[in-house]
This record gives sequence, C-alpha cells and structure tokens, in this order.
Amino acid sequence: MSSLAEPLGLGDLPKLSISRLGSFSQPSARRRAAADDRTTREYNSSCNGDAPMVFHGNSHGWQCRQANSACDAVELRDLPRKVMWDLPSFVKIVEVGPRDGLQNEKGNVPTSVKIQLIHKLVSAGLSVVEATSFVSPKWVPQLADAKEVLKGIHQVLDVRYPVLTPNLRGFEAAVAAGAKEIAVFASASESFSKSNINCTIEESLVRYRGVTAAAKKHGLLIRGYVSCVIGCPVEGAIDPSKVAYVAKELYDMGCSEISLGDTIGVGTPGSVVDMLEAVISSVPVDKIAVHFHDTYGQALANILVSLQMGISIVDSSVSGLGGCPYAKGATGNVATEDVVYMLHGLGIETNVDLNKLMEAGDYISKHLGRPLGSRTAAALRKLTS
Ligand SMILES: CC(C)(COP(=O)([O-])OP(=O)([O-])OC[C@H]1O[C@@H](n2cnc3c(N)ncnc32)[C@H](O)[C@@H]1OP(=O)([O-])[O-])[C@@H](O)C(=O)NCCC(=O)NCCSC(=O)C[C@@](C)(O)CC(=O)[O-]
Repeated sequence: MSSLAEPLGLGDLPKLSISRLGSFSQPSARRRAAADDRTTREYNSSCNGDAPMVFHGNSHGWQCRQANSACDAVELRDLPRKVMWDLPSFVKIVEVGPRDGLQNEKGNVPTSVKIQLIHKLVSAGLSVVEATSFVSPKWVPQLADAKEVLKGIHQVLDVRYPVLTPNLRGFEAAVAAGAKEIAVFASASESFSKSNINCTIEESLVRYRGVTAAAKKHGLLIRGYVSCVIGCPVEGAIDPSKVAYVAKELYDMGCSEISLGDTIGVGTPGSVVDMLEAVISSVPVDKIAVHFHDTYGQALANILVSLQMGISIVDSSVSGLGGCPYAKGATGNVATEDVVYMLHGLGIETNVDLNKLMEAGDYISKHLGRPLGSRTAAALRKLTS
C-alpha cells in the first residue's frame, strides 16, 4: 500500500458490489422516468440472451438482475468506465475554513491564529483561501478583525485570498486592506436573505451591482455566492429555477465564479442533480463551484455527483469547521481533508498535500480545543498514533 495519507486506488478496493450503485435517493419523477428510459435502451442494445432479463439502473450504472453470468461479466467489466468516464482530471479546491469556518465560533479566535491558519493552508498547496469577511461586526463579531487578518497575511503570488463584502462599505474597507478578490453573497431564499443580510433578494442584487461595478473598476476578481440552493431553514425546499435566476444575475454582473451553497446541508445527489441541471442551463459549467455543508452526511456524495455533472471547483473547510450564524443547526462545510482524500482516490489532481493539510487541521482543532472534524484526518491520525 502507498503512504498512509494516500487513499486506496480503485484497484485496491474490494470488488465493487454493483448493488451499491443504488438510484439517487430522491430523484424527481422526471429524472426517474429518464433513467428508466435509459435502462430500457441499454437492455435492448447490450443484451441478446434468450432468458428474460430485468434491468435496474440509473443514468450512471445498471445491472441485469436475472442475467446469465456472461452478460453480468460484461456489465461488470464496463462499470468503472461507465461510472468514472466524465470526471475532471483536476479539481480546484476553494478553502473557506478561515471565513465560513471561523465566523461561527463562539469563542474568540486571536487574529494571529487566523493568520497562521491561512499560512498553513497555503503551504499545503491550496491556491484559493477565503480569508475573512468585511461585514458588520454587529452581525458577525467573530470576523471583526478582517482588516488586521488581511493585512497580516504574507500573500503568496498566484494564491487568491477572497473576502466577503456585503455592501460598498465592506468593499471599500476590503480594498483599503489590500483585497485583490471579493465575494458577494446572495440567496435563493427570500427568508434567508432577510435574516442573513437584512434585505430582499432583489435589494441584494441591486446592492451587489454597485459592489461588482466598483470591483471591476479596481480590476478585482469577484466571486458570487448563492446560498440555500437546496433548502432553507424557513421556506423548506427551494425551486432550482430560483437558484438559476440568482446565479445568472451574479454571473451577468461580473462574478467570475458562482459558488452554490447548500447552506443547511440538506441536499442529496438526487436534489443536487436537479439544481445543477437548472443552473448549468444559465451559467457556464466551468464557472460553477459547489459548496456543501455536511449536516446530513451527504456532502461527499453530492460532490461526486457534481463532478459527474462537469463541476471542477469545490469549496470546503479544513477540519470541517463552520456553520452559518443565520442558519440554525447547520454544521460545518465538508472537511477539506475528506474531499482531498476522495479526489486523490479517484485519480483527480488537486495540488494539495494531504499531510500538510492535516497539520493545518491539527493546528486549528487544537486551538479550538475540539476533536478533528475530518473523518480522514481522524482515521489517519489513529493509525499513526
Ligand atoms: C449586510 C449588513 C451589513 C446589513 O446590515 P444592516 O443592519 O441592515 O445595515 P446598516 O447599513 O443599517 O448597518 C448596520 C451597522 O453596521 C455597520 N455596517 C454596515 N455595513 C458594514 C460593513 N460592511 N462593515 C462594517 N460595518 C458595517 C453600519 O455602519 C451600522 O453601524 P452603526 O451605525 O449601527 O454603528 C449585515 O446584515 C451584515 O453584515 N450581514 C453579514 C452576515 C454574514 O456575514 N453572514 C454569514 C455569511 S455566510 C453566507 O452568507 C452563506 C455562504 C456564503 O457561506 C454560503 C453558504 O454557506 O451557503
């Protein structure tokens, strides 16, 4: 076996049980019908056996339940290609721990610890580390030291350090502190927009048009967030068309990357596929990032299905830090260590050194006085202790 911090390759895995390729957990009726249609087509084109066969599958895998062994073997041999063929070869990870993670901490995290954490994340190979937010300290006191954090970082060439700016006031403060990239954050849920930034979705878009125009004038890169892309703590399920609308508005005003946030972590691959399908019809797929909180343990599955849909930018948070102060019960983002472990196991490059990343996770977890929030890091540390 390779070094402990390297995931097992596909060849090392126990023989894949085809039944593990269960259908999406809650596919829409339309998607289920499409899958059935595909199943029928595969049955007709790939099986000529005399025995009656019943096929079961979805758009990424299928099996012949009553197949004779020859037919079964063909399906098995083709399986990795069918499941893996459209994955990207490189995924850009956007590390959001120092912002999304630390904005929710109850205790005070010293500015020097935040700066050290950012340095450690960059030395692990992360090329985008969201540093902080220039928001109202009355709303998010945890990030009241935004200026000191941004000024304190030794910025490395070719590394991006986006900061959140909710309005022109935040934008100006960010620029004064040396920001080269900002992020605006809208919501697909009216209720969440009001509780998070105290205005309606439309009001936020008007405000962000002003911020993005100013950013373009300064030659700054702009990231755009849409939150509550699957569900909202107040409104429940969110219609994918609402997400697509806000995403397109942000794209049209100049955001070069649109991050789709499952703020309360309720998505499953079934609902994520429907949401992404809607957004991809309005925004180029290479401009879309996914941002999953892991409240229901679905984040890695959601990332995998997003990759299969053509996404190659993934947000995550070292040691799974975080939550949102305005989304009660939401847990942290998916842990960066777990994302890196999965991606490397799929043969996807990230340029991230998992050992160094785990050191950053150890550092912040020790500081916060809590166990590692990454399953990968916890498992590997146990093996080596
Ligand atoms: C948008 C506002 C400012 C509106 O807040 P407001 O109260 O409606 O605005 P206001 O203009 O009346 O200002 C209130 C006070 O804040 C000050 N103020 C106003 N703006 C700033 C600023 N930029 N920097 C510093 N101070 C500011 C302003 O000067 C005033 O101070 P006072 O006169 O009372 O002393 C507020 O609601 C806010 O800051 N909200 C941010 C909340 C936040 O950061 N939430 C977490 C973000 S996470 C997220 O959105 C989801 C995401 C991105 O992670 C993706 C996902 O997970 O799905």
